Amino acid sequence: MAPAVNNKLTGLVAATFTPFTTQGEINLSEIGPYIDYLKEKQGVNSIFVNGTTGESMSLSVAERRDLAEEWCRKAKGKMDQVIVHVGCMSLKDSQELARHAAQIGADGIAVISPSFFKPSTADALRTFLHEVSSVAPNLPFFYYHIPSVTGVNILARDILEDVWELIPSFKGVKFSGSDLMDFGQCVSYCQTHWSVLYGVDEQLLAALVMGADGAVGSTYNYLGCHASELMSAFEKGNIVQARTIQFKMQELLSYAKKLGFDLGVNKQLMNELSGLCLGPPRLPVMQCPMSEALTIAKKYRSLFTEC
Ligand SMILES: CC(=O)N[C@H](C=O)[C@@H](O)[C@H](O)[C@H](O)CO
Ligand SMILES: CC(=O)C(=O)O
Repeated sequence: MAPAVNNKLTGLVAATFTPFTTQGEINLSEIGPYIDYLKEKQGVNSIFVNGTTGESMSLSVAERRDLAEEWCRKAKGKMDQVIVHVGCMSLKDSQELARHAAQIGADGIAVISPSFFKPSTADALRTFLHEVSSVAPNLPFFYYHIPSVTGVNILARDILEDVWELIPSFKGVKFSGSDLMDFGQCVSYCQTHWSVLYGVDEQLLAALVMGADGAVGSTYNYLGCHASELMSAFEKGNIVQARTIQFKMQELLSYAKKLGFDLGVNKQLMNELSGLCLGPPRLPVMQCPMSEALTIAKKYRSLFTEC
């Protein structure tokens, strides 16, 4: 992998699904083909592994280590950057995974807020993040903000206050919230070498207008090349074209949401569209019936042509 120093993360980042066997064990053998698919078919050059889409909170620490290692190994020479999400409910587990990420040559780590015992103040969360980062001080560090999932409604901007003093390796925020005021405040506060990455795929264009450096999301697994077109249309000032693509993404997701879009559906849709064998999700996420994924895949094919 390219050296992470001064290597600002921009553009599109796919948040990967975790491949499981039909028996529900992690399936490392599918990672190589998955990376090739993302690169060759979707034009995606960076990945965010063991995150929400990767069902990290349903995995054991040992499984997360094995997965992270395989993602890094197979991405070598193919992906620009591999960001490993290491957040856990337990500080000790997060630190173990952060140390491990440094050993295996990850390009960066991201940490989500604990969500069983929730931090009650920005300072509590900042201290937790600091404690994780301090065991891997040379690894670019990203705060992963996803209040709809964690239930932690602390403004991301409050986490950033003088954060370089607390976390010298701080490199940015993965912002998966829809509060565009908080997002804008993060962008305007951020240093130029940091990355502010947006994570609500259905409103990416709004975040680009607000100054996002890139995007991390689950739908870029199968909408990667279209989202790249959206981003380049935006960069060229062609807002009408960017909007047309965004509206199609919205149409697909609103259709899917009416049918009960969740991680199980999302994963089955990816299986159907990519031909990869990523298996079922792990409980408590339920496997979606094939017919539902097929209905959504049909909608996808009616909206998007192959790249
Ligand atoms: C809650 C959740 O999983 N958010 C993802 C990223 O953070 C997104 O990529 C969504 O899956 C996507 O925007 C579809 O709603
Ligand atoms: C969507 C995203 O960024 C994640 O799966 O963590």
